[in-house]
Order: sequence, then structure tokens, then C-alpha cells
Amino acid sequence: MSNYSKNSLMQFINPKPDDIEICDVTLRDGEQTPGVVFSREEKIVIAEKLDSIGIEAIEAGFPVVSEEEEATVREIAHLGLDARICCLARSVAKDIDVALRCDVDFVSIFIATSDLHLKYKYHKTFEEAKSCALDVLDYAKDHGLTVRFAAEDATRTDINILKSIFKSAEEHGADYVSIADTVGILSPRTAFYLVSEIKKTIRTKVCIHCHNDLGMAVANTISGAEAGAFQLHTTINGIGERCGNASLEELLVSLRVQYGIERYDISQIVELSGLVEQYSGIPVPRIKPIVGANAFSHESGIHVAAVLEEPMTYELFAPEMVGAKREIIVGKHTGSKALKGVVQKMGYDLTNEQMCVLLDKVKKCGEAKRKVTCDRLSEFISELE
Ligand SMILES: CC(=O)SCCNC(=O)CCNC(=O)[C@H](O)C(C)(C)COP(=O)(O)OP(=O)(O)OC[C@H]1O[C@@H](n2cnc3c(N)ncnc32)[C@H](O)[C@@H]1OP(=O)(O)O
Ligand SMILES: O=C(O)CCC(=O)C(=O)O
Repeated sequence: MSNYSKNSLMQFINPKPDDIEICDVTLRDGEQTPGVVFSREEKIVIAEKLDSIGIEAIEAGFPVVSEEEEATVREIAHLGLDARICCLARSVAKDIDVALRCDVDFVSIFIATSDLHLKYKYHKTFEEAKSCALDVLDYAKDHGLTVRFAAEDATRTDINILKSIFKSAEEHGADYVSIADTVGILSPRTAFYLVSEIKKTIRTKVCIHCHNDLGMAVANTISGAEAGAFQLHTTINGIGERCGNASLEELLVSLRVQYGIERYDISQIVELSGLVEQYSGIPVPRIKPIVGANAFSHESGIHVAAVLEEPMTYELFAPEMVGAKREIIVGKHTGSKALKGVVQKMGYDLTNEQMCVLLDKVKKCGEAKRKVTCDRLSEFISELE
């Protein structure tokens, strides 16, 4: 038996993404979470872990931000990882010079394309911004760089304008184009539509970079992949600007459960999540999918009774698959089978009558909003006749 349930409905809709890779942007967009700074050592640990999981590309930083950032990106680029290392650059020649000094495998040159950004940020017309971006793209290509050409705020840009700039980027030698859902406006269906339309226009590989302002970043990324996006952008724990980015762990487990993509070593994902929680100071919510403390916790009597027989009754996948552990919580919702299982595991053998009294004490304790810890349970047991 597999250690996860497959989504068998997939066979009826056959939207399998056949050619994908992940570019994790935790070290750049994740670090743009207000208040978050990763030290060089922390960035290196994260990069090495991502590499050992099998993530194909890592955005190591935005080197023009500071001398330390530049040195860190360069050091990561020289670690000899299997993952390709990239960095961010504005459509400014100086940013390309800095990227060249970092010796990255590719550079991500971005330019905002929406009217809002053009008017209030650049004070430029679209044609002026486009010409500036294409000049910098030419400059990067002339210097031998592999280029991802990203349209910032692409999803609030007129679709014909977006197609035209991606077409020009392709003509100027861009190796990838990136659709950035900068403020998270997409829905799964519009993500699918947009990627499909861009794919009809160009042959260059398409990347999708989704923010989570409406809580749909992972769903939109998956829809983009189903429509043919090649490079999927993620951050660990979904950290990033405002409400964050598409979460790496959710995407990885979804790829396995929905499409049977098993090439990533997801058994390290809880450990990596814990490292990023520690380094970033951003706590992972208990109910966060995959890595939250509740992801494999059960209290309800009916659930625990079934889980004790077969965990897959109430678990989509086994905790070991992601390096987590199952936890049985005792409280108001505990049932007799669950309590018996817990008590036996603690080494006690109680009569049916004693179990009834104990269950009553447990429920009252839970209703008083007090945790039923192992110590408290032992105390209750010692009070039994
Ligand atoms: C969607 C994204 O995530 S974009 C990335 C956001 N990340 C960051 O901003 C990283 C942290 N930023 C920084 O350390 C600084 O803002 C720096 C080093 C990037 C730039 O610093 P400064 O030179 O002091 O510029 P400042 O931050 O005040 O303004 C940004 C400038 O970049 C320009 N700019 C922004 N995006 C682009 C772009 N894609 N191409 C060209 N220029 C751009 C702005 O128009 C503005 O130019 P101006 O100074 O001529 O008006
Ligand atoms: O698309 C990209 O590669 C980066 C763009 C980005 O960070 C954003 O718009 O949020």
C-alpha cells in the first residue's frame, strides 16, 4: 500500500503537467517578508537543503541590495550544488554587472508592465519601460547570461500588452519568461487561461510566480502548471511579501498526491520548514498544511478510533512521508477507544469501570480548557480506585 492516497479523479480530467521544475525564491522573495533577514550562513544551510530535496533552481538573492547580499549570492553560486542558482536584477545595466560578478547560472530581469506601476512607480510610458528592459536584456545576453525575463504585475496588465512584451523578450533571446502575479489577483481558472494564452504566443519556457493575497497561490501555481507553465516559483512555509508566496511544501506534496510526481525527497520538508521558521522568526500556524503542528494531530474519538486501526482513514498521507510524527491529543472530544489506546501505550491496564471514570475526568478537564497532558493523565489514573 502506498503511504498516500492518490486523487483518482485525475484520471477523468487528465491535466497532468508533464514538464516542470521548481525555482524556490525563499532566499529572495521570502526574505522580503517585512522584518526578515537571513544571515549568510542561514542562506547557505537553506540552499543546501533545497538542493538535497532536489529543487532544480534557487533564487539566492537580489545582489544589488547590499555588498553582503552580493557576497552571499556569489558564495551560494560557488557551492557546487546541482540546483541552478539565479539572482534578481532590475532592468538596469548596473544590476547585470553585479549579477555577472556573482557568477550565477541565470539572472531574472524584471520590469513592471501594468499601467499602475508604469504611471506611479516608473513615471514612464509602456514603450519607454519596454525599451529599457529590452536594452538590459540585450546587455545581459551580450555578456553570456541565461535570462529569465519577468513581467512584474503581469496579472494586472492588459493581456495583449503582456503578450507583446513576452514576444519581444523571446526575440531578444530570453530563455524563460515569468508571469508574476505580484498582488495575488489570479484564480485557478484565470491562471490556467493566462498561461494557455501566453503559451499560444511564444515558444519560450513560461514561469509562474504567485503571491497569496487571496490564499490561492498554490492552487494558481498548479493551474498554471496544468496549462503548461514550466518553472514554478515557491517559498518555504509560503513566506514572502504581505501574505507570502506559493508554499514549497504544499506544492511538493500536491505534485505527489495529484500527479504522482515522486522525484523530490520530501521526507526533509518538516525539518526545512522548522529551520526557516527559526531563521525567519515567522511562526508556522498550527493548522498550516503539511508542516503545521496539527497536520497529523487527532483528538476526536471517532477519528482516533479509526486512526488506531488504519491511519489513512483520516490522513491523506503518512507523517513519515514529510518527516513529521503523528500525535494523539486527549481532551473533551476523546472517546473510549482512543483513551484505551493512549492508556495502554502508557503501560496501564485499567478495568472498564476505571476507564469510564477516567474518561469523565478527561472530558471535564478539557471542558475547563485545561490540557490533558501525560502527567495529568497519570495523576488522574493514580486517583482511580
Ligand atoms: C516584485 C518585487 O519583489 S521587486 C523586488 C523588491 N525588492 C527590493 O526592493 C529589495 C530591497 N531594495 C533595496 O535594497 C533598494 O530598494 C534597491 C537597492 C533595490 C534600490 O535602492 P535605491 O537605488 O535607493 O532606489 P529606491 O529603492 O529608492 O527606488 C527604486 C528605484 O528602482 C527603480 N526600479 C524599480 N524596479 C525597477 C525595474 N524593474 N527596472 C528598473 N528600475 C526599477 C525605481 O523606478 C526607482 O528608481 P529611481 O530611484 O530612479 O526613482
Ligand atoms: O516573476 C518573477 O520571477 C519575480 C517577480 C516578483 O517577485 C513579483 O512580482 O512578485
